[in-house]
Amino acid sequence: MASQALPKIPILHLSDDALTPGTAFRLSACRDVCHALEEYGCFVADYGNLSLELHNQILEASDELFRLPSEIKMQDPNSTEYVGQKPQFPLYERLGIVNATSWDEIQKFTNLMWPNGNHRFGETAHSFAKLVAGLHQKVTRMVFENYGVEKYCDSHMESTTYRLRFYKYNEVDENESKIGLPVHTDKSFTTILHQNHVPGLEIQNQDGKWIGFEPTPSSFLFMAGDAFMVWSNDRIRPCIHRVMMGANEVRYSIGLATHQKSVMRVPEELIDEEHPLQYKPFDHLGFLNFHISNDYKPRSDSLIKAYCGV
Ligand SMILES: O=C(O)CCC(=O)C(=O)O
Ligand SMILES: [Fe+2]
Repeated sequence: MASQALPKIPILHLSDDALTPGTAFRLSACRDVCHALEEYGCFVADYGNLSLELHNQILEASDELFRLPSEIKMQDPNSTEYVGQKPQFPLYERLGIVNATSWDEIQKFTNLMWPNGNHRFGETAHSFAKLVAGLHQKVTRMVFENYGVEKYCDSHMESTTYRLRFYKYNEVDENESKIGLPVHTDKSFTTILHQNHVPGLEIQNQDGKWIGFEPTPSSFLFMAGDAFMVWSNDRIRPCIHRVMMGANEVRYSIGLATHQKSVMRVPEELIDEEHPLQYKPFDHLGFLNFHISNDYKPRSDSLIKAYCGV
């Protein structure tokens, strides 16, 4: 009897040494990146530029952060994006640093959490944010190249902001709900996730099947958010995902989400008969506020159309 292969998230090898400009390997990697984003809204980036040392350090930093007393973690949710103890998903806790590629912003966050300072945390968070921002830039450039619109890439990068987010999911006991985070798409342009060994993150393919992300110390899940769909005029689909906790262990995940500061337009090269213009000029930060004023509806396919659809 023919065995049916289980669906898998595409895995792409994106270490620096493999992607020399102009090589056939790079060209095919650019196509693979776009194909995965069009089909799945995501792919697994195997990225050897992340050392095992930094992988361990960022997980230790996460553990140290979430061990802080609740009153410290909860003190300024507007600036730290703190979310926790939500009745709908009680296992989940999050803290974030807006503009995390800036050392000043990292220091501000670190000093808020540790008034006596914590240089090691700051150094680790900054190194990790810069490394993952590099991965974002590399992949975004590959997508722009593949669609023949690389001339817009530099201005896109100049308008990009980076939020570093730390997530913790408590272990489940038998009586608890296993939902770590309900089904949603991200409101970002891209989100890149890296995590410890505890599984739980799942993405939905176009057949509606759930596929688990299998973490390793050098792998990242690169996901398109709603804003990438807008920019690509519906070529790229935002990744539908959720977190389901099954293991009796704590799951730590660290994400870098990108947003655009300036108003974003669909490149004219991406508008044709097959792809008529779907979106008006898009104010990303305005969309985040619109999302908040709509009670954080988790699936925003229709929300984004309501916000900026033509
Ligand atoms: O836990 C994760 O890895 C993903 C978290 C997530 O999807 C989110 O906060 O939007
Ligand atoms: Fe998400």
